[in-house]
Amino acid sequence: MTDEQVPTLYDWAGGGEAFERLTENFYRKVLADDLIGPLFAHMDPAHPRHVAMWLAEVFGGPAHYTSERGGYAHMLAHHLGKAITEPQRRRWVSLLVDAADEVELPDDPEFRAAFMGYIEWGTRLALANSQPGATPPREAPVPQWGWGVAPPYQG
Ligand code: HEM
Repeated sequence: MTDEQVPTLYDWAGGGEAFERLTENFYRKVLADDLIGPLFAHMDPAHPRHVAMWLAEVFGGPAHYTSERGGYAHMLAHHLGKAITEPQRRRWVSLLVDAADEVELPDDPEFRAAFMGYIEWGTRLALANSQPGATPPREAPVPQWGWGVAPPYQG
């Protein structure tokens, strides 16, 4: 397969509509959850759609989160100071996997490995950036996640 023939994770998942189904299902679970529900008690009703836009952009879809929603800086601002704990992060991940299964995102090993790779990475960064005194970069591009294996971290 040449590079031009490799579908994006966004296309493989089923496009924007698939991410909207995912986040609608996910945030219904989140709001009913005793451990992380309270963090989201005052969220904007459009929050699920905004996170779907973010995920679509990360996985190779249109850059609407950047053009319409303030991109990385806006996402980051929502996590600063939230002091997310590891049990809360793990619950977020578990509920997202449950939602991915319920809305029938593709379940082939390659897609799920790539999808979960981003979710692990993103939730660990969200936790770190949410701690009191954290000083993450305030500006950065929205990450672009693909099928490949991530290279080792070099600080
Ligand atoms: C891959 C991991 C994650 C992604 C991609 C993500 C994405 C986002 C985005 C895009 C927003 C802003 C939405 C907007 O534009 O309105 C947001 C807000 C938020 N996120 Fe995350 N997030 C992640 C992990 C987490 C985790 C692990 C937690 C906590 C357990 C969390 C808690 C929140 C909260 C509380 C808000 C603000 C909700 C409100 O409007 O009140 N996030 N997230």
